Amino acid sequence: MLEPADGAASGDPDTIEFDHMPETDQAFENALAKARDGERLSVEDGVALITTGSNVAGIDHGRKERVLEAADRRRAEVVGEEVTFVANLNNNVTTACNTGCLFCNFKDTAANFESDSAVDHAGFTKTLDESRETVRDAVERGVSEVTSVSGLHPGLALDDEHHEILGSFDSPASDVNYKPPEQYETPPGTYVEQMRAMSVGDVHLHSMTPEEAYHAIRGTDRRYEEVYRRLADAGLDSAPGTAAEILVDEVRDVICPGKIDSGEWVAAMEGAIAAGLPVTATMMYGHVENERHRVMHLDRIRRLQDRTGAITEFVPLSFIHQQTPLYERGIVSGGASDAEDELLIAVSRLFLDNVDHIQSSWVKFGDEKGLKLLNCGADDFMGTILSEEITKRAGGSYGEFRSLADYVDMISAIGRTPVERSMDYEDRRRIDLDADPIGPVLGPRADGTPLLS
Ligand SMILES: C[S@@+](CC[C@H](N)C(=O)[O-])C[C@H]1O[C@@H](n2cnc3c(N)ncnc32)[C@H](O)[C@@H]1O
Ligand SMILES: Nc1c(NC[C@H](O)[C@H](O)[C@H](O)CO)[nH]c(=O)[nH]c1=O
Ligand SMILES: N[C@@H](Cc1ccc(O)cc1)C(=O)O
Ligand code: SF4
Repeated sequence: MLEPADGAASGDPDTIEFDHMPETDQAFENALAKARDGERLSVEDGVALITTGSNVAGIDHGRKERVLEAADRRRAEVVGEEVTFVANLNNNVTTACNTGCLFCNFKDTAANFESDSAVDHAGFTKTLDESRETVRDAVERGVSEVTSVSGLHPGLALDDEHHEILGSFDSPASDVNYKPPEQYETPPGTYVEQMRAMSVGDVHLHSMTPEEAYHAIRGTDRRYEEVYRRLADAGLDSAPGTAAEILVDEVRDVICPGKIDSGEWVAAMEGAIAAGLPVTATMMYGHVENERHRVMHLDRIRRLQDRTGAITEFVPLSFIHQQTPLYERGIVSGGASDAEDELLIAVSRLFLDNVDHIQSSWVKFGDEKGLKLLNCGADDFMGTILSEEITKRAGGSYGEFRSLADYVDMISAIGRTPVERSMDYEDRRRIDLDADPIGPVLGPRADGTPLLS
């Protein structure tokens, strides 16, 4: 485990000592030539591109533009001029979590959710009925996908048998982070029940991150594949590759020491894939990590994709810092700069030669930068989501939903073709601009708040 060096806690991220550093012997021009020729990039090439050459201090803006241009050209070759998005709903079931990730303000201390707690808190747990109704309402409006990620509620287990196993430990709370659901004001149901509740009609259910899968397996010798199969039988259609953060353990040790390590993350993803589920992959960057960590992460994803081919899209999540322990404790002084965001998207496109789609996340970047990134290598503009907790609670201010009309306006404005997609990009619907309505009506209420909150 890597300890921040003296001084880190007082606010200087440069004092965290890492084994992996962003210097490379590879020359920027050589790496760029390889990228332009479509050759597979090495980690050293990736570092040379993302730093615009480690022999120059800071980012060289002329070089950066050449990297962005190469990535934009590669995007056009791989996927053409269509910009996709999904009509989806975020339905986070519970914010109760004890994992303590230092970048996260989505979570609420789980003890506050117990029936005998006197602490007032802003957290929530939705009942199975509430989840089902929220999804049903969205499906009736034309949403095709529900994305559901939650805190690791100590009262959550895979199914009744898992409850029994967890309850039989001598000290369930400290041994396996378990407390009986009856102890909580609103019991969260089991994971299997949650999947059944959210699986309304034909809706595509995108849920169970590797970290949640670990929670659903804790205290047992079950395999990830078995657990994902059981969830798939209950209605799960694909898994989100969040919880990835940075897949280098010396970084995880600093920002999320309570989380599974990078090897376990890959094992959980392989389990989901073996169970027949498509997956996404993410990276959360712009905190304590350096450029080499970012490229090492891309390398991990590229190797997983070489083995499986199951990753539908890569989703860079730029760290939202304002209301997080990392920022409040002075461990970081902010998030990624615009130039870093652009280079991250571009190098993802060039390095991940086996992943077709790179997402520009409007909720993290905002519309203006989100659109710019569609000209730096990205080709997907996320989803309508209709409700957002993770970014909002961390201090992000880019809103909670996009209507189809907003999407059409923005994508047309940059001269690209708006296409509504399914999670796996197999179903695509080019928007007919003359149709009325152009698709599901998912706008805000009259007072500007999201339809679903
Ligand atoms: C909030 S967790 C919910 C699911 C589950 N608890 C887990 O960790 O997998 C989902 C993801 O949100 C992202 N996230 C959390 N806080 C963030 C922040 N401040 N800025 C950007 N992304 C964040 C992280 O990548 C995290 O893995
Ligand atoms: N980037 C973010 C996403 N992306 C999820 C997409 O909507 C995704 O493409 C879909 O779920 C799979 O089809 N979602 C968020 O809530 N926040 C993000 O920052
Ligand atoms: N919900 C995650 C993002 C996410 C969800 C599902 C995905 O497949 C990818 C990304 C966030 O807001 O940070
Ligand atoms: S990122 Fe997930 S596991 Fe970590 S504290 Fe937040 S909700 Fe809990």
